[in-house]
Amino acid sequence: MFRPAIPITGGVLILAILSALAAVFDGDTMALSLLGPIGLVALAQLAMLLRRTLSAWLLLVAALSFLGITLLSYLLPEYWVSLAQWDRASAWLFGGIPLDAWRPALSVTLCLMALAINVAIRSRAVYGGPLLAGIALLLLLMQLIASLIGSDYVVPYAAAPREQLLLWGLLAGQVLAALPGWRAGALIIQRTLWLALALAAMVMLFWYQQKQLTEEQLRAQVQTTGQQLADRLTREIDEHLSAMQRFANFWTLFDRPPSQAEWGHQAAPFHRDFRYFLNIAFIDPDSRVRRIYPHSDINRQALGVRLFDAQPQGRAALSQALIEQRTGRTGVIELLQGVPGIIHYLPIPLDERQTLGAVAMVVSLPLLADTLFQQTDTRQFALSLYAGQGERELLSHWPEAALGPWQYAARLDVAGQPLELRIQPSRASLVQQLPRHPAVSLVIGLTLAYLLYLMRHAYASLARQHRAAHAANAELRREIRTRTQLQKEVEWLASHDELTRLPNRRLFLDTLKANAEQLPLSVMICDIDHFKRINDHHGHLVGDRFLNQLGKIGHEIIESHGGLFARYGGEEFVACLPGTPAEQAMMAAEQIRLGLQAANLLHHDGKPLTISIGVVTQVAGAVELASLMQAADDALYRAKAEGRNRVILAHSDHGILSDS
Ligand SMILES: Nc1nc2c(ncn2[C@@H]2O[C@H](COP(=O)(O)OP(=O)(O)OP(=O)(O)O)[C@@H](O)[C@H]2O)c(=O)[nH]1
Repeated sequence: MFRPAIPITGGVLILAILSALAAVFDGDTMALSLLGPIGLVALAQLAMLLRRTLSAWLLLVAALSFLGITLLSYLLPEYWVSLAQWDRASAWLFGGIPLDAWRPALSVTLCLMALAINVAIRSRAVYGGPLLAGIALLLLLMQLIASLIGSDYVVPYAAAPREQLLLWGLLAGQVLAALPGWRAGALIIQRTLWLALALAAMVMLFWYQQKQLTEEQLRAQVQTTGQQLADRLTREIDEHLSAMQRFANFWTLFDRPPSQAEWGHQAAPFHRDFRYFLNIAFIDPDSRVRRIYPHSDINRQALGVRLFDAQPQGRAALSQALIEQRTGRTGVIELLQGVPGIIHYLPIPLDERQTLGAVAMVVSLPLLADTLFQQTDTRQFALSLYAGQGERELLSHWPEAALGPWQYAARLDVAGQPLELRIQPSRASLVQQLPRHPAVSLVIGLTLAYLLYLMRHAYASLARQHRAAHAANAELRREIRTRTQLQKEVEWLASHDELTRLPNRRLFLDTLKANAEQLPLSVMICDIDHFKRINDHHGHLVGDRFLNQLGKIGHEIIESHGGLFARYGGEEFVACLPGTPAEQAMMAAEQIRLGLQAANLLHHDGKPLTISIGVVTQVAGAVELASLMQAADDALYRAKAEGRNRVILAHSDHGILSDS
C-alpha cells in the first residue's frame, strides 16, 4: 500500500473524533450522525491499510448498517413505513430524537457508502474500485456546488463543509492507496470506467432534476393551500359584509331609533354566525353609541360614548355613514377592546338627506383569523395574518413540529384594507409528501452503473486473457512446427549423408536387411580411384563436389534399376538391388563406371576420374549380410588390384554367390 494514504486517513480519523466530541458538546445530532460513520469508515480504512482485515470488516459492517438504514428511510414508500413510524423507531433508538434531526442527506449517505464499500474491496479495479471512487467524487462535487450556491431544499443534499472536507480526505486516502494497483490495469480501467461513470453522472443529473421538480411541486401545493385559505378569508369577509347590509336595511323600515330589546333581538343571530363581531352597535347622528349587542360589561361602557371624540381614527368612516349616507370603514385600528380590528359603519337613512343613525359592526381581526385557522389542519402549517405587508401581526399559529425552510405569503384585500396571510408548512408534512421515486431511481441507476462497470471489466479482462492465450497458442504452434521440422531433419540426418544427400550406411544396411528375401539380391561397393590425389591437388571442396557428382550419377542409375544407392563412408558408395540378377547388376555398375568417366571430372594431370566397383549377387539361400558385404568388398579389392577403373563380380563362394 502507498504510504501517504496512512497519514491522510489518520488525519481524517483524528479530525472526525475531535469534531464528534465538539458535536456531543453542542448537542448537534445532525453532525454526530454523520461524523460517527465517517469515523468508522476512516478507522476501517486505516485498519485495511495496516492489513488488519478482520477489524476493518467489523467496522465497515457497523458503518454500512447505519448507512443502509438511512438509505432505506429514503427509499421505502410512505405507505410501507410511514414517517411517523420511522420517527417512533428513531426516538426509541436514539433517545427521543426524530428521524429528521439526524438523517444525513441522501447524496451524503450514498457518498459515504461508496467510500465504505471501496474500503471493503480494497479499491480493487476488478471489484469496481475506480468507479466507486468516481461516484464518490461526483457526489462530493455536487455537494460542493450545492454549498457554494446555497439552497432552501426541504431535504438538503450537501453535508456541512467540515464533513465534506472529511469525505474528501477519505477519498484522497483511498485513491492514493489504490493508484499503484490501478496503474497496472490502466488500459482495462480506461476502457471500462468512462461509460459507467458517464451513466452514474447522468443518473445524478436526472436525480437532481427530479428533486428540483418535486420541491417545486411541494411549493406549488403549499401555495395552493395558502391561496385557498386567503380566498376563504375573502369570502368570509364578503359574506359578513352582505349580512351587515341586510341588517342595516332592516332598520330603514323604522322611523325611530330601535329599543335595546329590538336591537338585541335582531343582532343576536348575526353575532352568533360571525363570532368575530365583537359588537354590533347603533350610533345616533351625533355619533353616540345608543344600542349595543351583546350587552356585556365591556360593551355597556361604550354606551353614550360620542365616537367622534372617543375614536378619532374612525371619524372619517363614521362621517361617511352619518353624513354622506355611504358605507364607511376604518382601517385596521386599535379597538376599545384592546385588539386590532376594523369597524364598519352602515348608514340607516330616513330619507335622502336625513339619517336615523348608523350600524357599527366591530370586527376583531384576530378572531376573524382564528375562525379561519380553525378550519385548517393547524398541525401541518404555521399560519399568521399580518396587517399591510407584514407590518403588524394580527394573529399567528405555530405548530409544535419544526417548520420547513420556506413560506408562502398570500396578499388579500379586506374591504380596502391590505392583509397578508403567511403559511409555512411543517418540515415533517413536507418530508412526508416527498415522493420516493427520485431517490429510488438514483440508487437503482448507480447500482446499474456499478454492474455495468463490473460486466465490462470482466469482459475486458476475459478479452485480454483470450488475446494472451491466442498469442501463446500461435507461439506454441510455431514452436511445434519448428520442432517437427527439426525432428524430421534429425531423422533424415540419421539415415542420410549430408554432403551427397544420399541414404547413409545405416539406411543402406536396413534396406538390405528388409529386402534380404528378394532374391536374387545384388550388392555393389564403389570406390573412387586415387581420390586422395583429388583432395591433394584440387583441395577438399573440389573433392566434395566430385563426390556429390558421383552420388547423383549413381543414384539416377541405381534408382532406374529399382535399387538404393547410398554413401557407405569416405569415397565409398554402395548399392542394393533387390530382385536383380548379376547381369543386370553388372550392367548397372558398368553404367556408373562409364557415367563417371564421362562426367568430365579430371585429375590434375587431365586424366578422368574413375571408379572401381565390386559386385555380388545372392541367388539362393539365407542372406547373411556380413558375408555378402565381405564378398562385395573382396570383388572391389580385386578390381583395385587388377588395375582399377573396372567392375568385378564376386567369386561364387559357399554356394550362395554367383560367379562371373
Ligand atoms: N574431399 C573429400 N575427401 C574425402 C572424403 N572422405 C574421404 N575422403 C578422402 O578420400 C581419400 C581416400 O583415399 P584412400 O583411401 O587412400 O584411397 P585413394 O586415394 O582413393 O586410392 P585408392 O582407393 O587406392 O584408389 C582420402 O584422401 C580421404 O581424405 C570426403 O568426404 N571429402
